Amino acid sequence: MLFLTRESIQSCAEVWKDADVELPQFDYEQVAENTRVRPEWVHFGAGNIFRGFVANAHQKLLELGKADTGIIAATSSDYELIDKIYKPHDHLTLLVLMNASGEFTKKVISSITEAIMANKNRAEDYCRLVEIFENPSLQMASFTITEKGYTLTGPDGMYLDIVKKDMEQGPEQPSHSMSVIASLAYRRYLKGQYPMTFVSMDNCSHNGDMLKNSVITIAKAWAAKGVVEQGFVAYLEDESRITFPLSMIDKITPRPSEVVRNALQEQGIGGMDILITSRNAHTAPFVNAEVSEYLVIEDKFTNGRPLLEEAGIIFTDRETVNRVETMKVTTCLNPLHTALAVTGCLLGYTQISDEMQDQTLRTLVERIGYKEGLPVVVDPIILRPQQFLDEVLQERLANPFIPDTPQRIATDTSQKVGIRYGETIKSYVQRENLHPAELTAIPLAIAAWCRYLIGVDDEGNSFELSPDPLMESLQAHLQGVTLGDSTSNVHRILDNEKIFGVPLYEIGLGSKIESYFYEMLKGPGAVRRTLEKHLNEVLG
Ligand SMILES: NC(=O)c1ccc[n+]([C@@H]2O[C@H](COP(=O)([O-])OP(=O)(O)OC[C@H]3O[C@@H](n4cnc5c(N)ncnc54)[C@H](O)[C@@H]3O)[C@@H](O)[C@H]2O)c1
Ligand SMILES: O=P(O)(O)OC[C@@H](O)[C@@H](O)[C@H](O)[C@H](O)CO
Repeated sequence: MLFLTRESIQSCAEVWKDADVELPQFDYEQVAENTRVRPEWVHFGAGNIFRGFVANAHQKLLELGKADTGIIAATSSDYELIDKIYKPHDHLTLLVLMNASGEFTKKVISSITEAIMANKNRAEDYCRLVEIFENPSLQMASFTITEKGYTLTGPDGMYLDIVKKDMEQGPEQPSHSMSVIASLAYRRYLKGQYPMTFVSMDNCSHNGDMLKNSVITIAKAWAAKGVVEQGFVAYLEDESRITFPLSMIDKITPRPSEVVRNALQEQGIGGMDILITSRNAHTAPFVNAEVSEYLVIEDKFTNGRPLLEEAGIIFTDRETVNRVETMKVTTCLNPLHTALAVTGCLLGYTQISDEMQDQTLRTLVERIGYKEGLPVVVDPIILRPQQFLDEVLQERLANPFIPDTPQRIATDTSQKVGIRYGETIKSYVQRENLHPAELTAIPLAIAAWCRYLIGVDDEGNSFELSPDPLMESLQAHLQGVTLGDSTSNVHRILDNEKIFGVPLYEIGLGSKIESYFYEMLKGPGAVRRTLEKHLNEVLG
């Protein structure tokens, strides 16, 4: 049985090839040494999308001879990911791509040369990270740390306790990921005010701006306390030295699946067990993903950048990235995903492609995409919205070989509903020819999320909710609510503009969503009946 290590891919190269695994084609030892001396790229959030997409793109450059340093993977929150997955496999990943005919393409990703805990309690790792940030060679830090990784405030708009503590304690003891970044940037500032670029690759609207705001907020708090030099904030705001480009990343990268693990085992590749860490990361020595992928980045780098265009990554101007990102995150993919996530959990689904066989759910997401989203999308030209949406609905979501689950996508929904629906709703408020009252599918999806929060499915059985940083406060508003109830504090959730990005009641949507919610609460089967009834009404 093969076990993924550097020694194995060298000494058993032919056996790996016989198992149809593509092996890396570059001088790893030289690249690792170059990276040690001359680090250029650190990535925070060493999870599945990073390993399955970003690290693969960089490997293509290494193989083309267009890059000669690797990526340093860092995580501030999950020791187990590094200790139990990265280290035993020498930072290698087995990438498994599934096409629509069910064939696997397997490839070993070897472009990650170091894996570091970005945490002061891991002194040796942290020293290395500081050394990297103090090195003039560093070009960029990129991020896939999930939407909540950037958030400094809670639902009440007040700073989280961890953030307050970080602001109080200064750059020496950072805990929140944004304070860790601010602290590392301060070391770079002190060492020589060297330029570099911070690239968020998370699914947040205007992700670069969000990262910039959070890091600068921390820096300003430290400057106000006098614990950092005054010039530090100016350094972060000086676009000739530090930039925070926007980006849009797209590749459906599900949690590792047992079906894939078993298939690998049958093909003679062992040691591929799936680990769910105590921080709820679902991880394995392999990453399973779809074939389609798009990464579009605002070309605004101050200290050089890898030639990722050679690996299919698109670099363009800010406005174009903004349009592509708005198209994907707020209209053509992620809103559909969130709707399938919450309705899927309520209707007992465990695979997204199965939901696409359900006529009601298919109609729901087609309506969100084609009828409610498309009219407000500004065409980015480099990717055409109609074509993109067709591919999402007809090929990507429907691909039965992509083991994606509504339960994965339902994670952290409170952090995402504002971005995924709020932006479209805003457009309906702002445009003269549109009115929020015309929306049906988006309000149904929001009502389904509120109904989901009760933790009882459409048959009346309780189910496990996916983790969400606001779960406790959200559920407090629905405490004791059971099927058949016609009153609750659901309006307190819907009234929270921090969650939805829009004042739902003021614009006339709050009551509509509330009424859908109570219809869905009427009893067993009511979720499906409510969806069918209102979707049939709009279909005429
Ligand atoms: N998986 C996908 O299909 C996909 C596609 C496009 C974009 N993305 C973006 O990438 C993000 C990560 O997706 P993934 O599939 O890699 O998830 P993952 O769970 O495999 O990895 C997430 C990483 O983020 C870190 N993290 C989690 N919470 C954090 C916090 N509060 N602060 C700092 N780090 C934190 C974890 O330690 C882990 O390394 C998504 O939230 C999304 O914004 C994912
Ligand atoms: O990763 P999240 O939590 O922002 O959202 C879950 C999915 O919608 C997302 O991961 C998609 O798979 C991805 O955005 C496709 O590119």
